[in-house]
Amino acid sequence: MAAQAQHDSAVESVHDAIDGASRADVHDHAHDSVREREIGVEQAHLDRVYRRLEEKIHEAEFLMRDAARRGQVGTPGALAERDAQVFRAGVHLNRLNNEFEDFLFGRIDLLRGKDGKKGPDGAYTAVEPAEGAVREDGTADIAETLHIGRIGVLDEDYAPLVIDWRAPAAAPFYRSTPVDPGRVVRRRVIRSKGRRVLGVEDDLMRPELKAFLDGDELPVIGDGALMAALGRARGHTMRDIVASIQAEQDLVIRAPAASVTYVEGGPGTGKTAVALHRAAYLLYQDRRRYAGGILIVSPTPLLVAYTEGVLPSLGEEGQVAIRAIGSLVDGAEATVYDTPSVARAKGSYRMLKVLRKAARGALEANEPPTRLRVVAFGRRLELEGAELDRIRHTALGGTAPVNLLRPRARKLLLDALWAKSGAGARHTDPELAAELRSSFDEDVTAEDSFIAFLDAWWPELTPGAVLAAMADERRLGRWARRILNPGEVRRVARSLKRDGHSVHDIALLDELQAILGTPARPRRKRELDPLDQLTGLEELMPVREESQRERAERLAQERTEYAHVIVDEAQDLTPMQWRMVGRRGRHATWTVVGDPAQSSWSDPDEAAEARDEALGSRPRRRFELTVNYRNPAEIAELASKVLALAMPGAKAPSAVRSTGVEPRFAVADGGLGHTVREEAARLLDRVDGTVGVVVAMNRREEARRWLAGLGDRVVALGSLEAKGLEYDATLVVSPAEIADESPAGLRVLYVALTRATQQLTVVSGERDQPDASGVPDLLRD
Ligand SMILES: Nc1ncnc2c1ncn2[C@@H]1O[C@H](COP(=O)(O)OP(=O)(O)OP(=O)(O)O)[C@@H](O)[C@H]1O
Repeated sequence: MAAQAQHDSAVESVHDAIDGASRADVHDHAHDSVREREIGVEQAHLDRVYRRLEEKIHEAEFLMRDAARRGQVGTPGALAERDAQVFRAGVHLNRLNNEFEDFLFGRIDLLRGKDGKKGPDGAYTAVEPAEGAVREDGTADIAETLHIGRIGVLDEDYAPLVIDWRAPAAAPFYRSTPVDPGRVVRRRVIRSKGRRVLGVEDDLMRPELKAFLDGDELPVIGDGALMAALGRARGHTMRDIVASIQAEQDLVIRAPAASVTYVEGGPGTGKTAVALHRAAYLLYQDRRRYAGGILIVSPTPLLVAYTEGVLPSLGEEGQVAIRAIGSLVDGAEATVYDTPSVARAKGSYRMLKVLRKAARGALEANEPPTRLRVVAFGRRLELEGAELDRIRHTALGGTAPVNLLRPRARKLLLDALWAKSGAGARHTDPELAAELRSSFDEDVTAEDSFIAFLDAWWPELTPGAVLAAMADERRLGRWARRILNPGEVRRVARSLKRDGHSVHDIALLDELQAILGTPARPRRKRELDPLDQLTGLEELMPVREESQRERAERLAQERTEYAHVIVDEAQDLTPMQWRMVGRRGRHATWTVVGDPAQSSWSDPDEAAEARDEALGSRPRRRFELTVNYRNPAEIAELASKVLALAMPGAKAPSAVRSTGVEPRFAVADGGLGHTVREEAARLLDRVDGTVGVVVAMNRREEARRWLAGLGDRVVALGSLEAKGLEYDATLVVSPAEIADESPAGLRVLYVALTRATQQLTVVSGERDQPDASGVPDLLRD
């Protein structure tokens, strides 16, 4: 009930915002000159901001030159402060010149607040208007105007010229709605390019008020920014949404980072966008804490590429790693997809047992030697078959990772040889016996035959080698007895024979790394530091601590754990993938976003169990996003028919806009390829941006050939690759084929049908049993 109420109110507030803007539109007709004037007002402000930044840059440059001239004077603190200032100014200039087209993007005009306190960003902190801020006759004065941008800029008196979008004072820009406006009277989105303001769009939060700014009535321009943003054509990369983040999204972005922030929402509700903006917000809010790094786990390399530009556009890059689930393990990159049945076996918890057996079994995979012969103390000593097996068995009785058990095995071999030599029995003096034993060990271990034996009998295993050993069906059958059925063994073994790793193999490699362990390597000798020699420090401090910089570099290279982990499309992670991701955030806080209705994993209960294990007992804060910003109502309605089949009872998010264009149905009478090409060309004519053609996974190559020569605005995708992406128009090819691909096929089809921002065409083949209007069986009422 509560969730329903929350949902209704979020939809209402978006619609109210839209209505408010259209009401504002009435004022706006034939007021082009007002628009021009308002653009001029914002241009003047932007000019001031740039002038201020230039001043800061000059200051910084002066400081830099000055510092160079004077050499190392001043206290270390002052020098550090100077460096920091030079650095900050440089970063700002660089960003302004190179990256931010719309550096300044928002403005709010506020009523007088309840108290007069100013926050650290120079703005008043009150959220609610003071009593009497609105006069009895319904008029009011604007008491404060704040400009919002990608970074904050203060004027020479420390008054805010631009507030960073992540600062608390900027929150009303996102949170205010006509239902709950707080102090905000007008919210303005400013569109600019370089140093030029191109346009403004206003939303009126208190349309009932007659508000004055410096004695003049507050003008309101345009149709509202959200609709303008949603209607724009899509390119090959996602844009940030800083200028139009909605209230329910803002709550997630700014949620305190304690423990786990858990977000569910249907297609197009902005989960990916929110996840990215949250990363930027967390860094802004506590940069020191997140110096440990933020990891964003994305389902596919395509989605990584699509979203990669968003964080730099928000001014963040270095601390955030966006990685596809198939490239989380360094040095391994998944290039192929497994068939659904193989993926299902590899992703399931059952695989854990198989891997544990395989890791131990792989020690013997390459026909290890069956006899150890050494000469020690002038005698020939031998260990054979049963003795060696017993030693291996005892060594493997330990719980440590297999590679770390090697020293134990080595010790057991030496014990056995020592016993055989009978030398221990000849000396009763324990000190003498110990000495003798140690020289015995030295003798034996220096022998080439012993070293060669140990390497062959207990080789140091790599995850890749174990996985390769599992490609042998007979062997895998042994290791997977009573865990996988014979059909699964055959298919998994066959899949491992192929070149290149699959997406699901990556989680197995990571698990194997944990099972095998990495033996300690002797530390590389540090190169001598001339300064140490000069001062003789080397002698005083034989074990030199790493410098802070060295440590930072080493951690960056070795980083496998993060301070915050964000999982996008979390519904798709298999249990084995949850284990892999969990290992990277053992001490982290988490943001997990997903939609169960879009899950391509066949056993959601098993995945939920694995997720809970990865997240541990950390408390969770749950959020729900309820408004679909991507699909027009016409497409959302068609998709909801599949949702009803895929997850009966699940509620689809409400679409915020409609285009009046109904989905189109085409039947492939003259060959699938021909119809797909024709329909794709038709869509290319109708939209300015991208067209995505979604086919069943095994038709990907074929579809690429069908579309050859149509240009780079159109792309062919397998159903699983469409995750998270969006296109101006989508062509879904044979819903039945996609639905029949796997046990989760209907949910995958739901994903395919929800990718379009403007137009959707569905092409049916025979299997789809289209009716007279071409509507396939699965999409009929
Ligand atoms: N507040 C907003 N202002 C403007 N555009 C928005 C807003 N919220 C979301 N969008 C846009 O809506 C589209 C869908 O967003 P996003 O891909 O983040 O949704 P999602 O919930 O991850 O979808 P899916 O589950 O289907 O992958 C994107 O183009 C995004 O930019």
